[in-house]
Amino acid sequence: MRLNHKTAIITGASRGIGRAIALGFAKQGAKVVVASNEPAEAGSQVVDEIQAAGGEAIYVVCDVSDAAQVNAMVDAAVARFGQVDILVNNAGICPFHEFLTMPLELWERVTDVNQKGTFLCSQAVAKHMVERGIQGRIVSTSSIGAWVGGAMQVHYCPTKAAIENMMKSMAVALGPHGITCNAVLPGAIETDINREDLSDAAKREYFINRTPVRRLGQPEDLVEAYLFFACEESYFVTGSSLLVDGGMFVNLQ
Ligand SMILES: NC(=O)C1=CN([C@@H]2O[C@H](COP(=O)(O)OP(=O)(O)OC[C@H]3O[C@@H](n4cnc5c(N)ncnc54)[C@H](OP(=O)(O)O)[C@@H]3O)[C@@H](O)[C@H]2O)C=CC1
Ligand SMILES: C[C@H](O)[C@@H]1OC(=O)[C@H](O)[C@@H]1O
Repeated sequence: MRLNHKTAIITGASRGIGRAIALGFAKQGAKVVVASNEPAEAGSQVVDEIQAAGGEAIYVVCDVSDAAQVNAMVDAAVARFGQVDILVNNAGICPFHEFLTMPLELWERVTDVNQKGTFLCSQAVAKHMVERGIQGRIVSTSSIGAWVGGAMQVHYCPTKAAIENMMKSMAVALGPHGITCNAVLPGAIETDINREDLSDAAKREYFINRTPVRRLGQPEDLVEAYLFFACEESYFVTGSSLLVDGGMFVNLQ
């Protein structure tokens, strides 16, 4: 199996894309730390699924925007599994909001969770990897939104662009330690983050018609991209971005 004996922390893994990554990594032999802001009883359902399939996993409550909780998450992973080999920065929020009336508090919260959270988790795990000489993998969830805009996403898209670029700068900083840093850019994937938005039939139809493969993405459609960046064999790939959008970005006409 491609991730045998590896320990992976996956943030935002209680549902959606993170849950699919956690299940996919466990299927490939990884020991998985499922982390999210959910209270334990809600978030640990993914752990139950992994254990029911014969895998190893723990659940950690962690608000990625809180440095103390992030450090405690890494400590919990090391205490349970001995070390951390892979970090997937997946936690993110996108409360759609009109720009002209967007409260500063909302802009700050989205930036704290998405951008600061990626920084805090990456720095904490990278310190651990460097101290232990672990030639690890850091994979972050950016977005098609890093390359395009959304009228209701003026707070959100810049955080996704920042995450994509953060991986490039981290790739430079951590390359000498054998740690690779890469970004996955999902297109429109059906999850809780956009369930309300995509309940608008016209919006849903627009997304589907703009996607050459003629369907919205599912979380499972992304797992292979994360597995590629997380495995040992991709050691020469770092600072890269992989768009996984069914062709949506390139479809102008
Ligand atoms: N769905 C899509 O079309 C796309 C999504 N993305 C990105 O994919 C990632 C996953 O989103 P998706 O699965 O779609 O959405 P979901 O809303 O289904 O999942 C988001 C996950 O992030 C967790 N989360 C939210 N805030 C925090 C926090 N402060 N600390 C820790 N965990 C947190 C949520 O758990 P909880 O709320 O309990 O904390 C949940 O597990 C996000 O980064 C998003 O920006 C990128 C492109 C497209
Ligand atoms: C939340 C959006 O529906 C989704 O998230 C992204 O990152 C993409 O921009 C999609 O629009």
